[in-house]
Amino acid sequence: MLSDRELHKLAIEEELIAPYNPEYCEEATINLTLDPLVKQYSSDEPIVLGKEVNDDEHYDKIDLTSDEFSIPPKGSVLIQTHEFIKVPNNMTARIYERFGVQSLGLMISPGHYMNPGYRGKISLVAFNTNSVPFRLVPGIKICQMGLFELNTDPLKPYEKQDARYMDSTDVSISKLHLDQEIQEFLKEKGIAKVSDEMAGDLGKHLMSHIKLAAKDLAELAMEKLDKGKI
Ligand SMILES: O=c1ccn([C@H]2C[C@H](O)[C@@H](COP(=O)(O)OP(=O)(O)OP(=O)(O)O)O2)c(=O)[nH]1
Repeated sequence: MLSDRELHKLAIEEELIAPYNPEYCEEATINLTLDPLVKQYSSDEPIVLGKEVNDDEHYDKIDLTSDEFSIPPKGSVLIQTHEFIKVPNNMTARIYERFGVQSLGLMISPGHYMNPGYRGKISLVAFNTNSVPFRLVPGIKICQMGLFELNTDPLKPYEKQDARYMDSTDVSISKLHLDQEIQEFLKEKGIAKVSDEMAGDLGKHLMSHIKLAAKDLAELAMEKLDKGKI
């Protein structure tokens, strides 16, 4: 994990973070602040894993600089950091909660992993674990970021993948439906979206996809074994 010394150097020389306030860099993390833009799931439609969601139909946008907004008890919203981050290709970043925020009952989705080479603001789920409303105030230091250097350079940094969240400045909503296997299913069925009725079929398709992939790999391994390559 990088120390404040290295984080500070990266911030100054490699534009790791913008805007950068050196006072927010401490020991081994940099504190990140709450952006005024928040998104709340406002549709009555039940969520189905793999089904597309979009800003217009499913989310309300809230601007904390003009709207007074509290997360309802046991409710959650999507938030983002005000800072734009550029994770170097040979590093990964992790977001940590701040005890001062967490102990008030606001859980910032823990265990975050920023792909090597990711650029953008960081979107997070904020969950109010309390039984009273939780008022959000923009600019508050909401979480902290640590950086880790990889042992070797990655074969495929984020920009070489589909990089669907790259350069995000808007709060990111799920783009899970873009997963290749789900897109293949849609193409096969000749439909544009997974519907509630289609969820069962999607599940069957994905399970058989897993079995086939495992069989292909096993055959490949056998072939290599025969040729003495293993
Ligand atoms: O809480 C998070 C987690 C990730 N990201 C950004 C940084 C990360 O590099 C990118 C992709 O994250 P992840 O790999 O977890 O998402 P995915 O759903 O697997 O998308 P992809 O297939 O693009 O990797 O989204 C966030 O903004 N917030």
